[in-house]
Amino acid sequence: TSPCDRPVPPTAGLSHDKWEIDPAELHLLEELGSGQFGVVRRGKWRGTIDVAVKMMKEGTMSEDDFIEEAKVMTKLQHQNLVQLYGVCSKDRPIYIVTEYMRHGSLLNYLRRHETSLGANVGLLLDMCIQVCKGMAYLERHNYIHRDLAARNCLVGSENVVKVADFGLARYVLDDQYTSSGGTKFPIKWAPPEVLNYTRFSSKSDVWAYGVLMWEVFTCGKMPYGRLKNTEVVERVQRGIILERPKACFKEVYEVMRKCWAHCPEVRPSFRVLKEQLISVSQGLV
Ligand SMILES: CN1CCN(C(=O)c2ccc(Nc3nc(-c4cccc(NC(=O)c5ccc(C(C)(C)C)cc5)c4)cn4ccnc34)cc2)CC1
Repeated sequence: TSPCDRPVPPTAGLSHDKWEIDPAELHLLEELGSGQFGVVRRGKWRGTIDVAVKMMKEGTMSEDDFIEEAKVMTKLQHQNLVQLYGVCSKDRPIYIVTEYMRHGSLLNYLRRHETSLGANVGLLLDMCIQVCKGMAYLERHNYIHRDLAARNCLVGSENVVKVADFGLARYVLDDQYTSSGGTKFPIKWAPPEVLNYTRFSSKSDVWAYGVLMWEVFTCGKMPYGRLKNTEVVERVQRGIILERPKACFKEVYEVMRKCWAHCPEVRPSFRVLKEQLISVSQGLV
């Protein structure tokens, strides 16, 4: 069969170094938005494959360290992880090329579809389970996300939800984002050991996952409302946790609460969380 007929595995044959993409083979299309790093655009790779291209604003990330890590990231492959296809690192700005997710961030999707989603707790639970499967895969590979939240998950066709930007937080140079005292640090998704010692682990990802579940079952509300970061830190230190969302029935809230155990060892693993959520969803039928 001609090469065009073969299904193209996501990262095979991208170029000499598997993770290096030739920019000449990328055709950039409309802007999807801009994030911490600069502009993100939709694109076509080799004329056919839909991709998202993050164009990294100079000075926003430690590029050489990231390019080294990209070799590892391209090997992380799971149906609930946004696949990193590779990078264009020969010129500046560098491009990060991933699979394209047509419905954008989970947070915006929840807010845009609040009415229909609010009535469909089965679908909300299914979205949480999909994120949990992606995170259980990262946990199995001893890979810590460091900024799991609904804003960093993406939605594709047929309500597919995938975890994005795993591990990327390590390469952000803006210390307003990286230090827990900074204005851009994701305080509301951080457990006590991260607030006090910046001690990240898969169990700190589990705490963030509990907050993501709360975001899903409130269809995208801001955790702790308009409380200032200092007030949130004070509450978390005192063991005050987020209230049960109206759309969330008791068994699901019990799972969320376990993610917010003060002591990381007491929190369940993503592997255990996945089993618990799947059995709750089977109880729904
Ligand atoms: C009908 N609706 C119309 C409006 N809409 C869109 O415009 C829309 C459609 C698709 C979109 N898809 C993607 N959008 C993005 C995207 C867009 C803007 C910003 C970002 N995020 C970032 O740039 C970013 C995220 C996290 C981080 C740290 C390191 C802090 C964790 C740093 C930077 C991503 C990335 N993608 C990767 C795969 N698919 C996408 C994004 C938006 C959604 C559909």
